[in-house]
Amino acid sequence: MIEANVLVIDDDDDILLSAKLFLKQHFSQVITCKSPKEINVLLSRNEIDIILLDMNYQKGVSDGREGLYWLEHILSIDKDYVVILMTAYGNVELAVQAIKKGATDFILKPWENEKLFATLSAASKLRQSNKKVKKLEKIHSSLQKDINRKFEHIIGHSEPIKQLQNTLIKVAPTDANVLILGENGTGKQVFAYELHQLSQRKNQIFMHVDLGALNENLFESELFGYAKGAFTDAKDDKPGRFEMAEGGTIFLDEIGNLSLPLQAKLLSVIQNRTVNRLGESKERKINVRLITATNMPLNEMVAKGTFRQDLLFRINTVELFLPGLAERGDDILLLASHFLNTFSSKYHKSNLSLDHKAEHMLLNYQWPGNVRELQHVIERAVIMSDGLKISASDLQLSPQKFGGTNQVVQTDMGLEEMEKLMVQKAIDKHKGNISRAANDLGLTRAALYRRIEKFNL
Ligand SMILES: Nc1ncnc2c1ncn2[C@@H]1O[C@H](COP(=O)(O)OP(=O)(O)OP(=O)(O)O)[C@@H](O)[C@H]1O
Repeated sequence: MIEANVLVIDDDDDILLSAKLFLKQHFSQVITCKSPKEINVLLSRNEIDIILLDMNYQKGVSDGREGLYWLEHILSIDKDYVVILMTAYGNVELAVQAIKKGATDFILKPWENEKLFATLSAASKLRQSNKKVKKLEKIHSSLQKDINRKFEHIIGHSEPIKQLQNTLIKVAPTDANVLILGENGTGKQVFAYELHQLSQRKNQIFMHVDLGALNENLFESELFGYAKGAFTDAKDDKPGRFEMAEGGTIFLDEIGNLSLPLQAKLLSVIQNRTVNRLGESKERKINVRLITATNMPLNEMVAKGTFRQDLLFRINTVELFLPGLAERGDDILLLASHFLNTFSSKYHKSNLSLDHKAEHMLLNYQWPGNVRELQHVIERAVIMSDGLKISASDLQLSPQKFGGTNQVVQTDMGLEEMEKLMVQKAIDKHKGNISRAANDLGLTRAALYRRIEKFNL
């Protein structure tokens, strides 16, 4: 039995019946229809591989023009359909014309069953290889998208970011598995890519897989691939993401979202460094660098039994913790100015800069959405700005998300009040430790004491 769905279109009931009786012995599905006008509906509802199309439908007409018209129509829906034309009037010129227009083959009526079978089985092979090429093109274009994606380089000079960069330099050339932890929008993807760029695999693929976006059913086929026939839709062999990343780096994002059964499957791949495609017993060796990331508290999850300890031990040979943006001091302004440049040029607004009040606001905001939120805030401000300066009110920051003092910052707050708030915030943060608070604010202890006195804190 050949795995192919055949659609036969002919206005003659006898032809349809005899075609169906014969073809269904050899092909997985045979659909017949009397009028080509039904083509659109039939093709949209069924996965058709081969179309056997009559050339003439009106009584007494035998010039084949109708067949040519419908052939063009079918190929305009999808140029990869395999169409075989049939006519009772053997006409070489018509056959040549049809082939020129994209028909795969031509058959004369009345047909010999062996000839019909041979033509259709050759056509089904062509269809299979067309489908394979299409699938490979899809894989290629999805990989190409990954390859061409623009990644930011890490921006930041704050102490925690400097330390992280030093760690990256040490860890990158090794093949150690790295787990990146941090809240949403802290730049886990940016760090993962930098790690790849600093490694010896930098000229190979960096494969990003968002595990949070894969449901239970897709997980295995997407990551490990499948063999033909593994499930109903598995018409061809397909390599998974691990195999596609061969020689390079695979970045499994949102690993904290994996269910326990999927954690077990992933663990076995990481332990054995082999994958089994679904529906296949053959073990395939893989050579990939593993980087994982999550914003979830994996240690707590281990304690609660929702994340496997053995998997955690496998993935966290080195652990990087990315601090929230609010912990990065002046990096906020560095990043803001970077985004300002990016969006100014994107929206054709030159020389935009932040005024002092706006800078103070950015430095005092809590940034629950971290760098991603800053990026959005600056983009919006660039779009809304009228002049050359971005003001505090252009930023549209939520007043509830300022400082740790429960004080609400108004967008029309004066510099003095803002300074008072920053001082209070630093003191609260360091639980009254003046040296540390002064250090954070970039002041000497004496200067900080003067302000405490001035603001009556
Ligand atoms: N240090 C940085 N330098 C430059 N750009 C950064 C930095 N950190 C983050 N970004 C930018 O901020 C945005 C969010 O970063 P990214 O997607 O890496 O965060 P994430 O931690 O992976 O987020 P999520 O957990 O939501 O997936 C991206 O556009 C990224 O380019």
